Order: sequence, then C-alpha cells, then structure tokens
Amino acid sequence: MLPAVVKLCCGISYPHLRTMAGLQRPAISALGQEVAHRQRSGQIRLPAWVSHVGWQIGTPQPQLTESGKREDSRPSPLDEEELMCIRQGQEALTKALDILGNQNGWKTELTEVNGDVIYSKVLSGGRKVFRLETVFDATPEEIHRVLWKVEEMPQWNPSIKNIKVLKQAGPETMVTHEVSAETAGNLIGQRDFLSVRHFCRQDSCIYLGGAATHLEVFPPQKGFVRAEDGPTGIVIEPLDSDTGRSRFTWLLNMDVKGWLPKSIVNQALPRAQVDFIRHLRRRLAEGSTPR
Ligand SMILES: CC(C)CCC[C@@H](C)[C@H]1CC[C@H]2[C@@H]3CC=C4C[C@@H](O)CC[C@]4(C)[C@H]3CC[C@]12C
Repeated sequence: MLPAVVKLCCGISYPHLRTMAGLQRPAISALGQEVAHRQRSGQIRLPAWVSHVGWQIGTPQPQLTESGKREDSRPSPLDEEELMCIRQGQEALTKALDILGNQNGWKTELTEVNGDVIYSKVLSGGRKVFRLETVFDATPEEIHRVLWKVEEMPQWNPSIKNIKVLKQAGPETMVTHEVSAETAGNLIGQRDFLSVRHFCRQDSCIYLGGAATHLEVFPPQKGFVRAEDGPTGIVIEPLDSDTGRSRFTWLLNMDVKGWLPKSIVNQALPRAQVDFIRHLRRRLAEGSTPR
C-alpha cells in the first residue's frame, strides 16, 4: 500500500517539478543532491520503499524528450562547493530584493537630465545604499545577455579594468573576480572584488543578485584593497507588453573599505552607478550583442 501511495504522490508532483521556474528548481535540485550526499556518506538511510519509486538517487536521470524518447543529456550533478555558491547567490538575491521591496526611508539622491533617478537609504547597520531606476530601449533578455557576459564588460565600461570568472556553478551562478579602474573621476581608487553572481528568471522578469564571497584559492591580492559588493541586486522587467523596453532597478550596496571619509564614498558611489548605466546604454544601442 505505502509504495503505491508514494508512487502516486510522485506521479502527481512530477509534472510540477519539471515545469518549475526561478528559484524553485535549483532549490529542489539542491535538496535532492543533499539527500543523495548524506545517503552516500552513510549519514542517513533512506527507507526501502524509495526503490519502488524508480529514482536512482545521486545519479543523473534520463530526460524525456518532446518525442517521448529518453536521453541522457543532463549536466553532471553539482559538487558541494558549487551548491554552496548557488545557495550564497540565492541568499544575496533574496536579501537584495528584501531591501528593494521595503518602501520606507528612501530619499531622492539625484535626478539626471534624462530622467534617471537615484534614491538612497541608510540601512540599520549605518551603511548607505543606492537604488537607481531607469528605462532601457531593450528587452530584459537583451540587457541580461550583456550583463551576464561579465568578461566582456571592460571592453565597454572604462570603470572596470578586468573581470574573470573563477568558478561556474550551473548556468545561473558564478564566482567572479572584478578589478575597478583607476580613472580620473574615481575618487575612491582601484578596488578588487570577489563576488558570487546569480540570476533567475520569473515570468518575463530577470533578477540578478550578488555578494562578496571567499575562495580559499583566491585570497585578497597583494597591492589591492578588496572591497565588498552586496547583497546587491538588479531587477529587469518589461515595461509594457511588446514595446521592447525595460524598467531597470539596481541596488548598489558596497563597502569600499580603506580609509576614506563617508562623504567622499557616498558621493562617488551614485556617480559610479550613473557612469555604469551610461556605458550600458551605449552598449545596448550598438546592438552588438551576438549570442
Ligand atoms: C566606486 C568604485 C570603487 C567602483 C566602481 C565600479 C563598480 C560600479 C562596478 C565594479 C564591478 C561591477 C559589477 C561587476 C559585475 C556585475 C555582474 C553583472 O551581471 C551585473 C553588473 C555587475 C554587478 C557590475 C556592477 C558595477 C560594478 C559593481
């Protein structure tokens, strides 16, 4: 009786699991892999009825193609460190969305002639964060394509000297090392960042999140002041249906470290945001965003 009930439950949940989107899918796969790992290391013993379900825990499952044929095209299971990265990325995104979602206490910091606005707010720990709102003549997918190709960023953005992807954890998460440029307008000076970057899609919106992280193989570099970015997030939503335009909301939440007066930092950060957007707008207009 019990195996039959379990089979029935799995049958009912299977189509929902397959069609899940956004944060739910990595969450379920992370859970599955955690269970598999604990079972392999002998920390837990799964009951015998699991075998009735027909799942081989811990090994990639054959996928059904549209024509109903089975194929083994699933990427190999993620390792512990990769799962950790995904968890960190999701957490950063959730925290950033929480900050953005709280309407209280935002003040207008500056308004650009083109209508872009930056709001600021002092968080409970005393840090000032900035929220830039703008509209782009591009779809969320087009913007995301440019922003996710991080290694190309220095080509179109002079405030960034170099970006390297140090680790990829599935298609939606990576660990990056970023070095800002020493430019004349940059009162803060050069910084480097080690961050986990994560994105998810929900309906036609795209959410990008990030936060400072640590990698044993990549300690702070000699001669660099390591700044900490995040929890930070970008929300890209289609403006109206079919106009091809998007609303872009960016939370900048950065500890630049080093010995600098707060007033200088709090002036430089919204300027850095405005500059970044100006270059991004130019890049999108060039339309040179082949896949
Ligand atoms: C003021 C000084 C210290 C820093 C100025 C440069 C700042 C604005 C730069 C340095 C690194 C940059 C980040 C590098 C990578 C990404 C991931 C991408 O998917 C979205 C943009 C995002 C999140 C960039 C936002 C702008 C950024 C934070």
